[in-house]
Amino acid sequence: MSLGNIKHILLVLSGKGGVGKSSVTTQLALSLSLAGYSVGVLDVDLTGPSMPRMFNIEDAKVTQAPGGWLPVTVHPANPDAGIGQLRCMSLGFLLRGRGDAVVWRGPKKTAMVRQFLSDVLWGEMDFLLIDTPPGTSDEHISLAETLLKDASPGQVAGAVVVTTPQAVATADVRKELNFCAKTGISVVGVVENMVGFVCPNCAECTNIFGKGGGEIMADDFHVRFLGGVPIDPQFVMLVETGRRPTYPEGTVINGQDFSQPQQEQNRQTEAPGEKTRDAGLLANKYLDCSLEPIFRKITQDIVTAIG
Ligand SMILES: Nc1ncnc2c1ncn2[C@@H]1O[C@H](COP(=O)(O)OP(=O)(O)OP(=O)(O)O)[C@@H](O)[C@H]1O
Ligand code: SF4
Repeated sequence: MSLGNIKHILLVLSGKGGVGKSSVTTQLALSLSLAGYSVGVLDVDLTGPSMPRMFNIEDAKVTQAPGGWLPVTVHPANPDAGIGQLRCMSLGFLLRGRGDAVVWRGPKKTAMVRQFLSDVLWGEMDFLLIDTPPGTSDEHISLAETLLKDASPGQVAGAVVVTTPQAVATADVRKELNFCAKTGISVVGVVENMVGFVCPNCAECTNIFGKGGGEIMADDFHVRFLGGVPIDPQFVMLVETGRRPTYPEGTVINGQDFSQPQQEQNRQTEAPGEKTRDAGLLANKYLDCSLEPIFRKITQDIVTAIG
């Protein structure tokens, strides 16, 4: 199994689409790599693979080596800066065009998930984050079956479950928690995304989708509440365009002034056969987002929780 040299495998789950599961996955991956860990992200959202777009590496190609696929390097390690390497594998890299649709029946999806788990040459890594589709579909069942059969004891650290605060989302996520209980996947904790919108003009916080649904659900299921993540419209721009957001003059969020002049962005470098990004480039952009301290704290709590 190609996962043999990975210390911790984490699944990122959500009961409902659009709650920010893929966004949370990218931010956790970046937080971990910026903390010095080597990280892989496996995107098994086969019908809507979003990782290539989120990491801004859509045109990267996966290389086929004799033993399997070489994942795409999002950024290499930079030991001097205390940054670990970040790599990614997604069906998106194997599709011809960004708009190509995958219309597959269950058995083909199951086979693809198994192949992703067995044929990607990750090498030695501290963390593998697996971004899953919403709900409890064929992909989840094959993931759970394969991981629980092939992984070594303790290797599957568990699931990070993402929800938004409102009841309609938490009702679906409760099904996800039941799925974890049935399949024997432990839950590392719940992240409540899109909790409140802090206006950059007046710092007034509006709870657009309500507040506390994720925390109540975590309590009901006796699982850890990892924290709430507010809505930051600039974060959408960061994810959509890969460009640093611009905040109005005097914007202070989480005690940090985000209206400072844009930091020098490092050059993007491309190596033959794979697209790599300067670790500093990604780090700079990431650190310019108001949600960074929140994701850093959530990441620290996850690392502590799984020991
Ligand atoms: N905290 C946030 N603040 C602002 N925008 C956010 C936040 N979280 C997510 N978004 C935005 O919401 C949209 C949906 O997020 P994302 O694609 O991560 O959801 P998802 O749960 O993975 O969706 P799906 O499962 O349907 O692929 C994206 O445009 C993303 O940039
Ligand atoms: S919260 Fe922000 S956007 Fe809303 S009225 Fe106040 S300043 Fe305007």
